Amino acid sequence: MTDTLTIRRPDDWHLHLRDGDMLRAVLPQTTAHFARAIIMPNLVPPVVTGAQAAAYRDRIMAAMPKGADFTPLMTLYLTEDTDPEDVAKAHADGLITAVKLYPAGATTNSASGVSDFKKVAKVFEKMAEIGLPLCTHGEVTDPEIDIFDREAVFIDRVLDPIRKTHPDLRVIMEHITTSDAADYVKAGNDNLAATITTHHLVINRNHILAGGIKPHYYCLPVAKREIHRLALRAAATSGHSRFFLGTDSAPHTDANKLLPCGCAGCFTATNTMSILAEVFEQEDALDQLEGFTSLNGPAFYGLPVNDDTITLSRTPPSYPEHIETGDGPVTVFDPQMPLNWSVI
Ligand SMILES: NC(=O)N[C@@H](CC(=O)O)C(=O)O
Ligand SMILES: [Zn+2]
Ligand SMILES: [Zn+2]
Repeated sequence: MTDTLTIRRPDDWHLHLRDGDMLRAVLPQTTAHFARAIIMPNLVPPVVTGAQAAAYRDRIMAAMPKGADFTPLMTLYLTEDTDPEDVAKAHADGLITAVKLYPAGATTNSASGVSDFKKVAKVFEKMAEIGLPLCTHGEVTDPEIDIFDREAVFIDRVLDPIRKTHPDLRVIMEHITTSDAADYVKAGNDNLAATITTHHLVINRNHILAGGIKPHYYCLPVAKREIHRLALRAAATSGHSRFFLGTDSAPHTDANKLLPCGCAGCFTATNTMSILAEVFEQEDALDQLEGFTSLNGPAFYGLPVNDDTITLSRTPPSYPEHIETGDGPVTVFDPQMPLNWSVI
């Protein structure tokens, strides 16, 4: 039995750091293990221009814990008014690594997102031309569509038409939750990839709804049936290079989670590597962990892998149940299983 595992330092290809006090509280949880992260732009107000991305990056750098060696990879929040030239300039200046598409109303702070996808065709054209990837929150918002079907319907109604119109556009389907999405990625070409979160490898919809409602497991896209969780586990541990880690670690205070209309998001930055080691060992795939966390993401984004390494050892991790922030406590995701691996 292996008792230590050394892998290239991982990256997180989908992360919410927020701003202000929350940023200062959660950033060290990520920099402890990760070298880089794609930083989501769904602040209030959202990060829509190159200038706003530069200012947000400065705030992240100012909040950096001492001694941390961490690079935030910035994104722009796509709106129907986004100027293709501003996007191209932010990319040419090395300021942004991707553009993020939120269908308007699909998730936390997505009100300024896109309703009419034809209105952003010029931005997609420019992105395809310059090789700038599009990250998608892949859910339709049509109230007629059942919330458990919104990802699969997004693929048919929105994503596949966009990819047919813009075949050179590079797309990352963020936080996939269904076998439909995993199959679509596998059937796709080298311009298509997906991130998978830690929590969607652990929970299915029963964890949220059976035996009492569990607001801390509520996130978007919402966790689906067990067959989908198993499909995600198979995809993540398969060694397929177009699946990689995007934790979607999304801090909300307990006060905002535990409400009659609570916020969506699971906070996993603290214990993600321990949980993933457990999941990959359960799947007899510890040898695939490095690909998922540290190699496949850089390969898709055309970035070098990290030079240094981290080592995990077979020691139960210790971490707090919640972290304190200036806005109140944020509960750390509870995987409801013993964890046997720690980053040392
Ligand atoms: N995943 C979530 O449930 N919430 C995210 C938004 C998102 O990634 O959709 C958040 O910003 O809180
Ligand atoms: Zn999302
Ligand atoms: Zn997210």
